Amino acid sequence: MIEVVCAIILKDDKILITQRSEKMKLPLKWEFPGGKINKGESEEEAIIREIKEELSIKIIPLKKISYNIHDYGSFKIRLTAYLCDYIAGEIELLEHKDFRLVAFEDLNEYDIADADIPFIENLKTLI
Ligand SMILES: Nc1nc2c([nH]c(=O)n2[C@H]2C[C@H](O)[C@@H](COP(=O)(O)OP(=O)(O)OP(=O)(O)O)O2)c(=O)[nH]1
Repeated sequence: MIEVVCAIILKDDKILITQRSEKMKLPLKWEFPGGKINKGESEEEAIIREIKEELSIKIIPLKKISYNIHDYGSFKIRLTAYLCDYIAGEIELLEHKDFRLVAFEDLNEYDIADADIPFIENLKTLI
């Protein structure tokens, strides 16, 4: 099972979502940015590092939301989401195809990765 952390980043009351590129697994799916946890890293360290590497911005994890275990068939992930605050920097797309800042009620217009869907229900009570 792959251990993955993702960041639900709030900026100006909007939520940051990123679109996976054609070359990545789950091509063109929208997701909460993040990635695999390295050996010896805490979840918080992994999320701060991944967001800096992928988007060149500084964030701070505020609260662990929950985790979902999802089986995509060819691989299985344990995806843990953190609610995060945007601290500094301009978003640069270093790995993803695109990004959007969307209002909670508009998230359903995007083709979001299956493993992320349960978080969206959870978010209603958090923001
Ligand atoms: N970062 C991120 N990954 C997600 C989310 N939902 C979801 O199913 N995933 C999957 C996609 C990837 O297979 C894996 C995360 O690994 P990653 O973000 O490091 O992806 P990657 O491109 O390095 O993976 P790979 O193709 O190199 O194996 O978890 C999500 O919200 N954020």
